[in-house]
Amino acid sequence: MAAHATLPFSCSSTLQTLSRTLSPRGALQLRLPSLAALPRLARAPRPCRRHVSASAAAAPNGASAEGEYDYDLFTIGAGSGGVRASRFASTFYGARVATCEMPFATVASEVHGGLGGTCVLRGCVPKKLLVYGSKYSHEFEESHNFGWTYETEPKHDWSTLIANKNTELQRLVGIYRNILNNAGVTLIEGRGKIVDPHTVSVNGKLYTAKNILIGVGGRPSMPDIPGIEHAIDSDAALDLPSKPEKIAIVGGGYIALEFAGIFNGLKSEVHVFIRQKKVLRGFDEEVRDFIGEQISLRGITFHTEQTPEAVTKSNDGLLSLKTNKETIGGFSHVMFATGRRPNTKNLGLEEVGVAMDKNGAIVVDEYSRTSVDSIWAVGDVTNRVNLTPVALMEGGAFAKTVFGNEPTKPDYRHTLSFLLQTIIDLTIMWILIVSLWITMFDRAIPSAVFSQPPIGQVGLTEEQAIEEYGDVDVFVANFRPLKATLSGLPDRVLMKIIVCATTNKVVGVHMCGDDAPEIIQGIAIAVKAGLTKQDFDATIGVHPTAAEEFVTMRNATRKIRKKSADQVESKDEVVTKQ
Ligand SMILES: Cc1cc2nc3c(=O)[nH]c(=O)nc-3n(C[C@H](O)[C@H](O)[C@H](O)COP(=O)(O)OP(=O)(O)OC[C@H]3O[C@@H](n4cnc5c(N)ncnc54)[C@H](O)[C@@H]3O)c2cc1C
Repeated sequence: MAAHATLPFSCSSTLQTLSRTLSPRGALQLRLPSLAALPRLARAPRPCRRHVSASAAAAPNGASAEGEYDYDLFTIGAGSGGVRASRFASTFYGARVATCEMPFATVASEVHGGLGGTCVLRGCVPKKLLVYGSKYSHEFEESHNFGWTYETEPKHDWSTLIANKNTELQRLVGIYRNILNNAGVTLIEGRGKIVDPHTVSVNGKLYTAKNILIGVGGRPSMPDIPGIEHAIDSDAALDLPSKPEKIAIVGGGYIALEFAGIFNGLKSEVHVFIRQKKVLRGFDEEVRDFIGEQISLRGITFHTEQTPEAVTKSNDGLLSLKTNKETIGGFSHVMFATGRRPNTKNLGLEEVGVAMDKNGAIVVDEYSRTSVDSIWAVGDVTNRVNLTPVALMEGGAFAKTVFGNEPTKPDYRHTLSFLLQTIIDLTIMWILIVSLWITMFDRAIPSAVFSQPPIGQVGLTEEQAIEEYGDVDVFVANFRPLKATLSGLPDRVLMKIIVCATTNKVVGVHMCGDDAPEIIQGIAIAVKAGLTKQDFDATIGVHPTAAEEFVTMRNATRKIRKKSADQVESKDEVVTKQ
């Protein structure tokens, strides 16, 4: 009997959920607009409608009359943000839209192209498929004490996983083609370059548009150290011809941890090199400690406070990584997951006067308009919050603003009130205050790390909550899940609720353990709705689940009183969940 065919494993999330997957807070850096861009925030842009008079059309985007352009909108890049904006502009607002995108290539090259963009082809989706594939080994281990035996050790075939993953990606490219087609968006295959504020060139042919939207995303960035040509990035790691025997992963962010989990699950020897003492900078400190321990227990070796200095290749083809502290050899692969940079090179931006920051990200105002009135930008290329759902939200808000006669800012938090909108219009000073406020609340965006075990979180970390509110109650449950009592594995679950002591509102929720990303999506609704701890307490749990702990944590583990200068600390017992 083929063991893998009959085991009751519960990797049950469907692909439909993939497009909604969220990534971690490490990426949650909402940049304030540059000072130069600030005065533009004081006014809502005037919408650009299809059927407007020549004089009205001239105002917002430098257009003179409607019929002068081939299109109302030309979108460069058909990734998450670009497709959303193009589809909404065409379907909901009747705009004439064209988009250009490069053909999909699975082979690593400078920019790989493909309808659907990074999330679909080189990010969320393929990564999560590999996470699913790699999780089985842990589940095989868990199954023994539940009565399962196998005649031989289960074996994994890397090429089957990669081939099936690629077939699925091709299917998704087809789905994106249909989406654009059904929306009446003209798809032009090729690399786009801006020629002037209303003209894009693709394969040497010129297309004019009243508005140009840049949604070109980003790509992995690796440090310029000797031997870097021997290393791979996340794009290549998703498409290796064979599974790494021993891999060094440089980086402590979410992409590094997710790939570490994938290769560890597939039984590669995994070493992770991080610059700091802990992984996942910017996450809740308790979560950082917990995930570090749990991952180490699964056999991943961490090398902390190490900066890579060189990669060398020996005659036998094996690689060594030299850091400021040590040199370790014998790697079949060295992977860098050391950040991403916007795809703004050779796009004609400098020539046309689109302002960029020092990292090459396009500077936009709150409506996603660049320093050139007819040119807009959404998604990772603006380096605001680099997540798929955020790019989608920005694309939708752009379409509504420009074609829907309804100036709409992407809502990075839960309640930017109409009152504040009015205040924004009053003075630049207020704009600064509101911008800072938005920065604080960007944490209402839920996110996940698909490490093994995974993390889900929404709202503030404990440290941020203390900084912001002073008086904070923290509820922590750190327990052995029911499954582990039989499996015998050292798996634990961490769940944490952070409450503002003055309002009793839940301002942050964190979880590390099985299904955390799935669970946190529901909790995020409660946090966004501004529910209190009493609301959580008044909710009946679903039993027996780990998630019910979120509604049964009654006693605060810590009561922090910075504001009242009266700090009381109490510790909850660590419980074994039954
Ligand atoms: C490994 C990895 C894992 C990730 N996991 C998650 C996750 O779990 N959850 C999550 O929310 N986010 C995740 N992300 C981030 C997510 O993929 C991005 O935030 C999202 O794809 C950004 O969308 P976008 O529209 O800005 O750009 P993209 O999706 O990158 O689309 C840009 C498109 O523009 C095209 N393009 C570039 N230049 C040109 C040009 N000159 N002409 C024509 N076309 C061009 C590109 O080919 C690309 O298709 C992950 C990213 C990576 C790398």
